[in-house]
Amino acid sequence: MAEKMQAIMKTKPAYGAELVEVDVPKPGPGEVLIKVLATSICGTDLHIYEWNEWAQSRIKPPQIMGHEVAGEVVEVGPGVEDLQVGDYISVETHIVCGKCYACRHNRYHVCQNTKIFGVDMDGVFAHYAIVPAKNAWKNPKDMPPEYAALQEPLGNAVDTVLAGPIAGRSTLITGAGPLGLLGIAVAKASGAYPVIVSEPSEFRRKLAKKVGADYVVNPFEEDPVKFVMDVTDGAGVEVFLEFSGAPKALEQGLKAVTPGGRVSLLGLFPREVTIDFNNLIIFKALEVHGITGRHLWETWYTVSSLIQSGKLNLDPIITHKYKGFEEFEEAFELMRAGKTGKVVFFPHKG
Ligand SMILES: NC(=O)c1ccc[n+]([C@@H]2O[C@H](COP(=O)([O-])OP(=O)(O)OC[C@H]3O[C@@H](n4cnc5c(N)ncnc54)[C@H](O)[C@@H]3O)[C@@H](O)[C@H]2O)c1
Ligand SMILES: C[C@@H](O)[C@H](N)C(=O)O
Ligand SMILES: [Zn+2]
Ligand SMILES: [Zn+2]
Repeated sequence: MAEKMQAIMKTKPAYGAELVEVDVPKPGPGEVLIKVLATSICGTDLHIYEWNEWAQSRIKPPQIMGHEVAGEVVEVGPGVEDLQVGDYISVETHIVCGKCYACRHNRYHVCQNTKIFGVDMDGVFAHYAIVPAKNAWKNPKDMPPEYAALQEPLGNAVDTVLAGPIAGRSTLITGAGPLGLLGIAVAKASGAYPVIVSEPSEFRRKLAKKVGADYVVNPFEEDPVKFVMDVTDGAGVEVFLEFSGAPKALEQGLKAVTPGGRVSLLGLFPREVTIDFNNLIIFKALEVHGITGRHLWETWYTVSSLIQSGKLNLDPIITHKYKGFEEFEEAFELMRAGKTGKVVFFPHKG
């Protein structure tokens, strides 16, 4: 096996990243080394690349970026019993303590001591990567690596869409970024109808249609609340799924959802949000869910099965594929400009 590898590394506490050559790491106790077959860019990677306030407070350069991955185990560290060389895995990024109050109630997704793979330690934008064995998820051999790498963000989308009944329910999705697009795919595969998507970017509205949205609306040009009321004969939607992190979208969605309906919130707002709780939530008797991470490990079973069912329309979401990492700066800039769905790297060119 090679002794040296390429990696996209956050080398300095400043904008950007560098493609560097480093030693292929050795797995320690409880770890495995994987050959990275496919790895995709997450919005969190963009924040690290941009070196925003959150990244400055959390990331300690030098560090290899990336956390959405499919890879093959090529070396097993001491004490690892459940994985073997040749296993085909993806990674749950939330490394939980197993000991806190939340973990002891099987609420691992809200473990208060969570460390994030690729955020709090080296990640997977590299030819090879170290993975904590307890966070590995074994994939069926025939799952395409680009789908397998998407399972982690798909888990966010699955927990949002499937937080309540969805089959046959009218649904509003606000935001058709990579996460919202995955949400549309999950909602359609699960039988939601009609799926209405509010998204200001024309490029992303077109992607939303390709993924299967029944209606799209530009909230900067048309009132999405009126649009929803027109489509639903004045009833409002049964389900409102927030994937944008835009305060205005939250308010519009709460107005567009029918009294007694369901609201699941994944988008993270840039600041505190003011909402008319009395009229938009309490008197409407809404069921409101905050969504974070993935349920361990139930969500992974659901995601894997949905992919294997063949019903998830993922291909239109993967808009950019790169062999190798040489063009990583172009990839990051395109994604920053909102000109992509998911961007996937295949590090090994052969
Ligand atoms: N809770 C969690 O565990 C978790 C996990 C991953 C991501 N997130 C959050 O989910 C959100 C979506 O992630 P992403 O990577 O797709 O982000 P993104 O920024 O790429 O997508 C957001 C989309 O919302 C659109 N938008 C902006 N204003 C809007 C408005 N007023 N109405 C409708 N749409 C609007 C944007 O054009 C964009 O396409 C982000 O806020 C992200 O931080 C949360
Ligand atoms: C790591 C972060 O970007 C990831 N999407 C999560 O679920 O938390
Ligand atoms: Zn992520
Ligand atoms: Zn815990």
